[in-house]
Amino acid sequence: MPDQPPRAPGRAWFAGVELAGVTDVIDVCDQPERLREPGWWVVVGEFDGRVRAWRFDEATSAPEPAPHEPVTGTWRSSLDHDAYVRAVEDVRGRILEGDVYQANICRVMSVDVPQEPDARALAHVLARGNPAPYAGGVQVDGAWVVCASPELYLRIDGDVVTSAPIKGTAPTRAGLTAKDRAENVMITDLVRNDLQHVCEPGTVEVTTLLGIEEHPGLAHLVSTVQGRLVGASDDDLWARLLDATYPPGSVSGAPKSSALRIIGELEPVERGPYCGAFGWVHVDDDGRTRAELAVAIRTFWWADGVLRFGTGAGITWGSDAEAEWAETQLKAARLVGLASGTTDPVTD
Ligand SMILES: C=C(O[C@@H]1C=C(C(=O)O)C=C[C@H]1O)C(=O)O
Repeated sequence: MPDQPPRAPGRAWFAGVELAGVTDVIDVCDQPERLREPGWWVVVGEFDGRVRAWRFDEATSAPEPAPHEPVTGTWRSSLDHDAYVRAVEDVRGRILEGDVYQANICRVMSVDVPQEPDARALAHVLARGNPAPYAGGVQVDGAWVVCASPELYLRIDGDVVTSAPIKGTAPTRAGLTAKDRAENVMITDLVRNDLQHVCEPGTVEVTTLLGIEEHPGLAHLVSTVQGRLVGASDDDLWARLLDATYPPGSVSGAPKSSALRIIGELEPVERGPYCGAFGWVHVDDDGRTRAELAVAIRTFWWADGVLRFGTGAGITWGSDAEAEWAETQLKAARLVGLASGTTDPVTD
């Protein structure tokens, strides 16, 4: 019998499909050509670090998960109320000086969970209590992520690339303001510019501007940008895509390079997979690629005995610091409540 390829335990799941049996792990920036090899890949990109992909050799329908063990410890925040409010005022000062015109400022919540939790069990609770279009998870050696993201970073279907930045958040659609619309337009323009670097000239268009989407407990403004890729089957596709668009504009700010510098100065801890990319890539035997990567917001990750969850908001000149803090609370409350067992997935 021929030798079987080495196969490690681990699994991932998206939209009812479960992937099992890791055969390869790659650093996408070092080996972008590997992500053109046929099969199912799962991508986890850290906002401030590596973008890695795991290849799986088996796709099945997801089995019923074990029950989720509610998290019992006390959640901490990398920026407390006062520190977050100071950071918002700091960004407004830099906007006044002309350094930047939007920066997304985030905080990381964390709680001690010494034993590695069952990611699939948490994902199941979130799927019931907070269904999300880009929900998924992965639990492999080197990555533990459960994502309930409403935001599309990149969809690839052959040579068509789509991104749908979210900017503008309120408890209900009636609460969305002119400030939210301005915030969204800035980032939509940035994403358009990012995609122009990898698309045929003249093909990038905004197919929806300022659409409204409702998710459990909040409403978002969502725009959609689409273009036709140059060299969609070339080996360097992912190198060019990441170079042009990573990290995602909506969770960085504009101009992106200034926003990233400011984020590095104001946020005390790294974001890890939060605000990075998370999703799947499928390459057919004939090389056609389909992929769906979320902006990894509304995302939990576990490492070294600590479960983390990130929450943040886009800061512009029109920001009110207390309202931005409240927005970060709103985005976290339901999901952290579900993980902690204080929000009932069925009735709340
Ligand atoms: C950073 C987050 O959200 C980002 C900021 C948003 C906003 O300011 O309205 C909306 C979606 C995200 O792009 C988060 O949810 O943690």
